[in-house]
Amino acid sequence: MPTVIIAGAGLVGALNACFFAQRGWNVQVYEYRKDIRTMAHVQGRSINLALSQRGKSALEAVGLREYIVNQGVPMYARLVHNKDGKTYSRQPYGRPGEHIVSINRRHLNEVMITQAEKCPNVKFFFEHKVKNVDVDKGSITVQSLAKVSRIPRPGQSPPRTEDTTEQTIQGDLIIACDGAYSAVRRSLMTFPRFNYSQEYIEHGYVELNILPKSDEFALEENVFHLWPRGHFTLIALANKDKTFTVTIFAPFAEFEKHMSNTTDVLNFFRENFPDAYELLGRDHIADTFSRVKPQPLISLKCAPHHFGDNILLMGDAAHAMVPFYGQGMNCGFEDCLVYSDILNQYPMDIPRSLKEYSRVRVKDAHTINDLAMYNYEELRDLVNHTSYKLRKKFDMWLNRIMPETWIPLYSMVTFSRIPYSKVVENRRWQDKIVSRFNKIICTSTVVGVIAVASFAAYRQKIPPFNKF
Ligand SMILES: NC(=O)C1=CN([C@@H]2O[C@H](COP(=O)(O)OP(=O)(O)OC[C@H]3O[C@@H](n4cnc5c(N)ncnc54)[C@H](OP(=O)(O)O)[C@@H]3O)[C@@H](O)[C@H]2O)C=CC1
Ligand SMILES: Nc1ccccc1C(=O)C[C@H](N)C(=O)O
Repeated sequence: MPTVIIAGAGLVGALNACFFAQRGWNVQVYEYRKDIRTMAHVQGRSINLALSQRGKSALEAVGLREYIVNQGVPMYARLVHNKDGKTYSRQPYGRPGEHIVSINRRHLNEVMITQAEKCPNVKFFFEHKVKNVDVDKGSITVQSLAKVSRIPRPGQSPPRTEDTTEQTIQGDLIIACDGAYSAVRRSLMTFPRFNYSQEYIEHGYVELNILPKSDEFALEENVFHLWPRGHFTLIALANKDKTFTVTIFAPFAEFEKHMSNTTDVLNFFRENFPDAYELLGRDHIADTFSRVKPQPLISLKCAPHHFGDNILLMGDAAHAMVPFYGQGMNCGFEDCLVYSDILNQYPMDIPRSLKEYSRVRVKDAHTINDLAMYNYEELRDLVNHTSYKLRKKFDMWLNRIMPETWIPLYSMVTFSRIPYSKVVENRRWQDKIVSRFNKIICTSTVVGVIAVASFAAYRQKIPPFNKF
């Protein structure tokens, strides 16, 4: 059986291990961190995950869908909190029953690692850092970090070299799932005709928590809570333990201007999110902002996603995106499914399968990257606009009449597996129809008004009957 080397045991690396385990391949996974199942506290990002159709389909293929979905909290709508702290509006995500699922990242990651490890042909090497890749030899260099327990973040010093040992590893296939700051991708930057772009957006985020109230959820649990305030926004997603993870997204300039000392940050929360302020509590807000700095958000694209005859990038290593569509994990999971299907088509031809993967997947990855950026505008501002609400209602209405033909943008992205690039094509023709429809309505209104006005003027000139 062939051997696949996977860099990174995060969400996408661990799921890929499950896929290849099922195929009976020899699987070796090299992960920078310690085994998260043995860690008391996991450092790093923890913006809530929202599992939707693409992610569910991939989990289904490795037999984990039902178990994972049952561990999450379903969310059927956005609940938009107004600035008065008392009134809300509800925007359902799709047709009745359609929902996304709030999932704990750590638990999901642990379950997938355990599932993959059930197969004797799978081996995880924790505390092993992938340093680089050699395209000509089709090998990677891995450094064992035996004595290093802390992961250096950008700007921190690397581990002492005397603590480490290096080895070169060969495989039939190498898949880089080592996240947004992928070492594999970095070592491919000089590869001819490799395109790469990245952008740190102007906005950052800080995470807080709402605790249960008398052992119950302090807010309605089956919705995505949203406090859109124009150029910044607050969200809250429920966790199974009845807490909520709350995240504020705002421009770094806003954090500096209004949230850099305790008095300011408390005033800011009290004024903009009065109901959330009460539930978070002033001590928790003050404490969090005194300890935590706003974290940056990166968006990156590259093409192709494969190199030479046996190297592939997947998940954040290929297409880290801003979190606003809740599609980062779903897209990464779908990557595994798409490649698995392609490998079924070309089981004996890895080089061909890689080319085919780049051919179909790069455009989809670029598209969801852009859509994720667009959804930020929706979450912080557009949801309050009448034109947005009318369009949403119109889309839902047409979807009820023509469920197969007219699928709203959000539903295509979230509740279907229509390729992301096709989603945007569909949305374009829908926009054309809506704009023609608007023109017809405007023209008919203008013609109607002119006709009524002319008739009224004409009536005034004609003497009434009884005058004859
Ligand atoms: N909501 C959340 O909290 C998070 C969500 N996600 C979502 O999950 C999706 C898929 O994530 P995925 O692509 O798996 O990326 P991840 O960042 O989840 O996983 C990458 C893994 O590889 C590790 N790693 C990084 N560099 C190396 C290296 N040189 N050698 C070995 N291991 C390394 C990372 O450790 P380290 O983390 O220390 O760099 C991490 O454990 C993302 O698109 C994102 O949307 C991902 C992370 C957090
Ligand atoms: N998980 C997230 C994390 C951060 C920001 C947004 C999300 C979402 O899931 C947004 C949801 N899909 C929405 O459009 O309402």
